[in-house]
Amino acid sequence: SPPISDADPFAAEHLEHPEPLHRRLREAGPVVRLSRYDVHALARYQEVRAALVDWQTFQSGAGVGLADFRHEKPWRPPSLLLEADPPHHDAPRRVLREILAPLALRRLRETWQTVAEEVVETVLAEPGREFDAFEALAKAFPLRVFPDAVGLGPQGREDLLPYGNMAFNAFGPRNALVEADAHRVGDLSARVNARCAREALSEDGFGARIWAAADRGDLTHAQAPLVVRSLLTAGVDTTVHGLAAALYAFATHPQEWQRLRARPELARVAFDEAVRWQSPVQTFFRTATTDVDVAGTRIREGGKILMFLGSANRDPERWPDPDRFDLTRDPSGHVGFGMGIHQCVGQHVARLEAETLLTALARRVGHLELAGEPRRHLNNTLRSWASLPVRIRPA
Ligand code: HEM
Ligand SMILES: CC(C)Cc1ccc(C(=O)O)cc1
Repeated sequence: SPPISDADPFAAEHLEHPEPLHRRLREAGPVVRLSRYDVHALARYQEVRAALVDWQTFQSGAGVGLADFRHEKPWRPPSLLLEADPPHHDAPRRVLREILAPLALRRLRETWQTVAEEVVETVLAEPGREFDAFEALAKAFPLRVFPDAVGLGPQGREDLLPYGNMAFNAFGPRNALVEADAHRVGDLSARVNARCAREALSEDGFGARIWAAADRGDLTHAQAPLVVRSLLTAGVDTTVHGLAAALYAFATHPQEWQRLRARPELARVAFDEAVRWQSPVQTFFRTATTDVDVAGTRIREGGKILMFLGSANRDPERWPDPDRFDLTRDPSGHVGFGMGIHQCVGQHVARLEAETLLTALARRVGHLELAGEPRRHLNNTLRSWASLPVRIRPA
């Protein structure tokens, strides 16, 4: 087989089945040069974690995709969080951290629990109790609760998943996945940007709270719509495919489903174990701010490193029996939400969505199993799904 340095991690075969490439990368060394893209790959837990927490050496301001914002025009105005470094990163981060903090989310729990029970009732009524868990649960539930929580109007919610899909493809190379959406970048972006305007948002959602932060001077009014855009970009596809990952995990591990039914309070740790095991966000980049030596390899100033979160989350050096989905494991320390100053600021929103949906399911569904071959959706960054046929039996 061709040398590992020729590998294209964004090729369909690797997006479909990434584990073999991850294993080869981990075994090739702590740092592996990928000549096709002239980047250095980090696929072991130790190096990925170290790079994520060293924001001074490995910056985000030049973009967290393959494109280097210092040499090429970004496809959209850069994110004020994701694609920013301290000090510019600080204020937008502080505003979102407060709005998305666990205590701030308490007011949503009851509503989300009610909606979760409704979607579970719906699938229990399916004839033969066979249905596509991706469409009916993983996609339907976040799209019911998250746009309302942000404060979006009822129109145009169908744009959110395609927009996020486009944004996550854009972190990779300009391949067929990116080309497929090139015709509609402008149109989709215009519609999503319009939803970030103050007058487009309800009085009581996350969006309104971002605008209120600008009124207080914690942000400028020019920054507010971009911070709302961050929620719409990062907050939909990630949770949809994260919930799909959890449902796939339980449908293929019946013993773990029985463990959850016996102890519904395991729902939160089960979600983190699913995020570790499947890593909905598989990869992204950083840019070296100086010549740096990583485990014996020289990375030049301006060089891009490609971090394989999915591989780090299955590194046998860090995780015993890494390929097993195991509710008795402590998944804390996984890099599925990143690590360090850019660690996912929406992780508590994602966990609350997962906790409400999984506990509603665990109460009413005695058995959950695959009813056909799951189909993957290919994306340059996301471990994503197209369909997840399941069969359930009531509790
Ligand atoms: C399973 C669901 C999710 C996963 C796997 C996930 C994953 C991640 C990861 C890996 C990062 C770090 C990026 C980096 O270091 O460059 C991140 C950052 C971020 N996430 Fe999430 N995320 C999820 C859900 C959400 C949700 C629901 C929201 C919004 C409500 C959100 C908003 C953000 C934002 C704004 C950032 C940038 C933070 C910063 O740069 O300071 N994410 N996410
Ligand atoms: C894993 C990350 C790349 C997810 C993500 C995407 C977009 C934004 C934004 O701020 O637009 C933030 C985080």
